This record gives sequence, structure tokens and C-alpha cells, in this order.
Amino acid sequence: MSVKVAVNGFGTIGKRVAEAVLKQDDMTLVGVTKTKPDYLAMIASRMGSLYVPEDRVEKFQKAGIEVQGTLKDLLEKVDLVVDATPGGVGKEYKPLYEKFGVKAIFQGGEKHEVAGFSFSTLCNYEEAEGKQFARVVSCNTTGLLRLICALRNHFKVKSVRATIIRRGADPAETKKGPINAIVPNPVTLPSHHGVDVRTVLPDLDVQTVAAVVPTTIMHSHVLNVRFEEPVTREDVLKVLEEAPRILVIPSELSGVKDTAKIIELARDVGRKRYDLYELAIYEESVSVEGDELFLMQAVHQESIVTPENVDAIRALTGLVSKEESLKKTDSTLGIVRSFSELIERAASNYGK
Ligand SMILES: NC(=O)C1=CN([C@@H]2O[C@H](COP(=O)(O)OP(=O)(O)OC[C@H]3O[C@@H](n4cnc5c(N)ncnc54)[C@H](O)[C@@H]3O)[C@@H](O)[C@H]2O)C=CC1
Ligand SMILES: O=C(OP(=O)(O)O)[C@H](O)COP(=O)(O)O
Repeated sequence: MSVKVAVNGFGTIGKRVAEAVLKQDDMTLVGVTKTKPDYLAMIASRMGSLYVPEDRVEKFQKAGIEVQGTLKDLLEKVDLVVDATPGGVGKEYKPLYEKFGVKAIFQGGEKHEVAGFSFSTLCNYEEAEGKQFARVVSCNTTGLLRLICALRNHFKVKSVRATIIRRGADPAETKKGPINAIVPNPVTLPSHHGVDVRTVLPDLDVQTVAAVVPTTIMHSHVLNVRFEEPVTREDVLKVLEEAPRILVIPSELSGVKDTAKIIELARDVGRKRYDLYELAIYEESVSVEGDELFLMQAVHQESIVTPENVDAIRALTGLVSKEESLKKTDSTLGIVRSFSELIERAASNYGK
């Protein structure tokens, strides 16, 4: 069985999810939507996959960009739509998805209530099966949940406290900032991230604070996790190194000690768009004092939710189990299980 997929909103997230869907042997990308002519619309049109809102057809015709049809034409052809429109726009489309009887996956810019179910592969894949709607939680929340659920699989987690250092804008965004400030986000504590984590793990004692800083390449987190019993650093590192989609980076040995170097690493190992689907954890930052864990991690905001969207498609349509989806998604996206595997692949692919 092949799930027929549409991507509504071919932007930062949508273009990555569309490309990931094209790599799956159990999915078919039927089309993507754009609202204004640009180079991505030209690419989608040349792929024979461009659909536009009804009131925009003439605009694309005037721009000389052939469209395959309207959004409604597209929704008639698919089983599921990945809504990757700007935050808050997905909510406006929900009635249309309901009218066409298609499943829909929303993104983190929508409120939990829009889908009524928030998704994170490692935490609640099985609960998604059979649902019509799901929200893939945003990049920061995905990073937090990936760590927390990896730890919860092996230890009794008592509480989580996290400081989120948010990137001010994506590299292509020129209207956001700050350029020269550290902005509490919000100044009243806590930030929305802890609330978002609890949409997936309602029972967890988690609190987060956030600030926005002048960078575009990655988010960073400073975490404190308390356990019911004392743990050892060795045991924690073993769990993190074996967990899916977590990359423990030996910073001293590799020289990868900050987000700029992490992105340069992703570029040097040949990741398209320097996408790092994996949550990056600085190995040397992992420290344990009795029942308390401290660590620092970094999130490539533009790509970390890509594998989660692919898994959400399988979870909603009941295609395969979580383990099977993890395996297929990670294999097709080239996601590695360890830093050494990343280096191995870089060496074997160098110059190819
Ligand atoms: N950019 C990021 O780092 C992350 C974004 N997200 C979430 O993903 C969602 C999409 O965000 P981005 O991809 O960054 O946005 P984006 O602005 O890069 O792309 C949005 C796309 O939707 C199109 N669009 C705009 N208005 C539309 C409308 N009314 N109907 C149909 N399409 C429309 C735009 O032309 C663009 O192609 C948001 O909910 C956001 O919060 C989640 C994780 C990370
Ligand atoms: O950081 C993000 O959301 P999050 O802080 O809710 O995880 C996403 O990258 C979206 O950020 P934006 O709202 O600055 O586009």
C-alpha cells in the first residue's frame, strides 16, 4: 500500500518533508502547494507537482508557471495532507481537510487543540494510529521530547528543567530578529515549550524558559533532569549513544564545540541543506551529580521535524510499527546512530 500525500505549504518545512516523502517506498507525493510564484514554485511545476489555491491560478499563469491544478483538485487525489503553512494558517485549512475527508498532519506553529493530538515518534507513535489529525510538535519541543523519552525508556525521570536559547530567524528569513539583543521569550516565565512537552507527556513535571538570540543556524538547550534514583554518567551516556536520532558529539576530540561547528560538520559530511535531523548533544556537557543530570544540546530547527513528519504519516495511516518506521525513515534520510558512523559515511562518500 502506498499512502498518497500532499504537502500544503512548500516552504522551509514543507520542501524538506516533500523531499523525504519522495524517498519512501510506501508513500507517493502527489503534489505540493504554493501561494506565490518563486523558484520553488518553478521547481514544483517542473516536477509536475504544483497546485495552488483557487484564487491564485491566474497569478501563476501570468508568471508563466504551469500549475497542475488547485488545492481542491489535489485534496481529491490524496489520503493525507501535511500542512506546512505558516503558524496559525493550518487551523484555517482544517475545515477543508475535513470536507475532503483527508487525514492531516499539522506543524508546531499550530496549537495542540487544532489537531487534538501532538506527535513525537519516540514518545507516542502507537497512540497516533487511526487518528485523522496529528500535530508534529515544533523543533524545540521535538528536541526536548527526543531526549526525555530516550531517558524515560531506561530511568525514572522525576522532573525536567530546560533553558531554550532560540535562534532569532531561519537563514532565509530577513524580517525577523533580533540583530543585537538577547530577548526573553517571553519575559514572564515559563515559556510555551514545557506546555507543549506536556501535550505529549501530560504526567511530566517540566518547566522551560526561553530567550531569543541573534543567530539563525540552530537552537540550543541547557537541561537539568532529575531522576527518582541516582544514576551514573556512564549509564546516561550509554542510553544517549544507543537512542535513535540522537548524536552524541565528542566535542574535545572532534573540535565540534558550538553550533557553527555543528553546522560545518553537517556541511562537510555532505548533508543537503546542511540538514541535521539528529538531536546534537555535546558529550562533555553531560554531567551527573547523584540523581541530577545536566547537559547541553543543539537543534537544527529547519530539519529536525522532517523524520517526525514521515513517521507521523505512517502512524496515522497504520502502515507499519514504530520500529519499522524508524528504520525506514532513518535509512532513507541517512540518519546515523553514532558520531563514528557519521564520520565513516563521510569518509566513504568523500568526493562522490
Ligand atoms: N522554520 C522552522 O524552523 C520551523 C517551523 N515549524 C513550523 O512549521 C510550519 C511552517 O513553517 P515554515 O516552513 O518555517 O514556514 P515558511 O514560511 O518557510 O513556509 C510556509 C509556506 O506556506 C506558504 N503559505 C503561506 N501562506 C499560505 C496560505 N495561506 N496557504 C497555503 N500556503 C501558504 C508559503 O508560501 C510557504 O511556502 C509552522 O507551523 C512553523 O511553526 C516547525 C519547526 C521548525
Ligand atoms: O522555534 C520554533 O518554534 P518553538 O520555539 O515553538 O520550538 C520554530 O522554529 C518556529 O520558530 P518561529 O516561530 O521563530 O518561526
